[in-house]
Amino acid sequence: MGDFGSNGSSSSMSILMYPWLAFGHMTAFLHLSNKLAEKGHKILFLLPKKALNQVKPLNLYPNLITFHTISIPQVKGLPPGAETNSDVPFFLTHLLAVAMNQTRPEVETILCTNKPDLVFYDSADWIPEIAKPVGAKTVCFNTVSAASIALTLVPAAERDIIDGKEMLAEELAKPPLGYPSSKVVLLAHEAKTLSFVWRRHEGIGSFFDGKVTAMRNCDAIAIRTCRETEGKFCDYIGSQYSKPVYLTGPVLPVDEPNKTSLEPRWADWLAKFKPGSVVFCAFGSQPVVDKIDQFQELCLGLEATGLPFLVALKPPSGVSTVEEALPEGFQERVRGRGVVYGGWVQQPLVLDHPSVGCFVSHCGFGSMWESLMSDCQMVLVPQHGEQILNARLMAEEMEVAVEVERGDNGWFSRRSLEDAVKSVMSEGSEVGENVRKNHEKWRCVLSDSGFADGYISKFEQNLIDLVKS
Ligand SMILES: C[C@@H]1O[C@@H](OC[C@H]2O[C@@H](Oc3cc4c(O)cc(O)cc4[o+]c3-c3ccc(O)c(O)c3)[C@H](O)[C@@H](O)[C@@H]2O)[C@H](O)[C@H](O)[C@H]1O
Ligand SMILES: O=c1ccn([C@@H]2O[C@H](COP(=O)(O)OP(=O)(O)O[C@H]3OC[C@@H](O)[C@H](O)[C@H]3O)[C@@H](O)[C@H]2O)c(=O)[nH]1
Repeated sequence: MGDFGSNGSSSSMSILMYPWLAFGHMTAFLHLSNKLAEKGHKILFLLPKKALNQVKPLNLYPNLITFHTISIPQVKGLPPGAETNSDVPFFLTHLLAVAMNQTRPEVETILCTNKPDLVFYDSADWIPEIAKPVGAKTVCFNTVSAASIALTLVPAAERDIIDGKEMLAEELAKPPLGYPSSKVVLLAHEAKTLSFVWRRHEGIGSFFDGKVTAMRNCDAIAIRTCRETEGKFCDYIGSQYSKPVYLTGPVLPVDEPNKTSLEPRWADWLAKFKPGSVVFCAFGSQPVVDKIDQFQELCLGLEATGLPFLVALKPPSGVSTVEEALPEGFQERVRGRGVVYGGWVQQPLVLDHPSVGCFVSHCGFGSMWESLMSDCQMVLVPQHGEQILNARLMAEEMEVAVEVERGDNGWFSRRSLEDAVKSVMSEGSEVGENVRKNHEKWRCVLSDSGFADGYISKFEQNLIDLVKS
């Protein structure tokens, strides 16, 4: 099998990874790279320059995982210097996809020079066209839930779009024929967040076209999930594409004896509070809460719980710092028990801190796995289609979390957030006890020493067979 140089093992594979330019995706690809490097495989990881410093500390095998930075071209309409989804407002994401497409010549050169056995990608749907000539097999590795792919990104979900005409919410909410769940679905007002899936953009077509092409043309589809939580969705995707679907399992870093520790400023601050009493709130790596009013409802809802809280959120649209967006008098009222921080915190380590007892999450798929592995109570405030589906999976199917209630306009109130947090944190709450019990059962299954390893070993074997085929 191929090799980037020589790592001395004849059965080791050389793998090139090129994830979508978003931290949630890059992090998931890197966790998987660590698992494969642990088995002796060599990885060349492509990423934008700006992402390197943030992602580098997660590399547990620097001798086997090499980063290669890619220049992300400036595309008209994108903020100057934008390289990742964190730099781009949600409604401009398609332009970042255009920029990623323009990296094709550079990636082609890297492929020709390195001739890997395998290429992993998710968004760059042209990878199979440039990988085949160098003899590499391709794996479309999906870091989002199988449910969200099954609902919108399978051939049966194709829609006849009349150019320029937006689909009605009722139309968007209809699951494709054969979709295997009646619980993991969207209400009409929630389905409006899916309109981007079929909307056409000049030069790149629609999100749907890109994802279906990516999954049609690869040699195998892979998903960061497990049969125990999403088996029926994986089977449906496999039948829609008539090709193997490999599952990696949760792919989370295990506790390393010398892993980095939580920044002292947070460790010290959290240590002031009783075990299990602090509410931690984070909404992933991308700008999420767009509206200043919703940002303020969130702050006021946490204030109203009376509990200590740590919020790590990007500022909403229209302001450049979180401080500017805080409600009047908020900082004075919560001083000593509540912090709203606009930067990056080490989420897995915060969740692991003994004082933290509740996680208010947007339910990105990475956060979903991290929260399932933690012993925190979970309150879900999903913002977009995929996160709403993940939330349904957690709240309705697995019954491990409580989702915040929203009005018909899709907005949540400070009261609904306060109620949701209290329902899981108040002693003697029936809802709280039920989700705690179910969460504990799932945590035991997922954190069993053989569980994740079993998935990775099977996944590795799938890859070896694919390369040999
Ligand atoms: C092209 C522009 O993309 C839009 O970006 C949205 C975000 O997409 C995330 O990925 C998915 C989202 C959803 C979803 O919201 C609902 C669904 O039913 C399915 C998905 O699937 C995916 C997805 C699936 C498979 C895969 O391999 C992926 O890489 C993604 C993504 O995580 C996030 O980074 C994007 O910001 C944007 O709204 C814009 O308007 C579109 O034009
Ligand atoms: O302050 C922060 C914020 C986020 N994070 C980490 O960043 C990652 C965020 O990933 P999530 O998947 O939860 O959320 P994102 O919104 O960033 O990701 C997006 O792309 C990847 C998909 O799987 C998600 O479903 C989608 O929402 C998590 O691993 C989280 O631990 C931090 O470590 N600190």
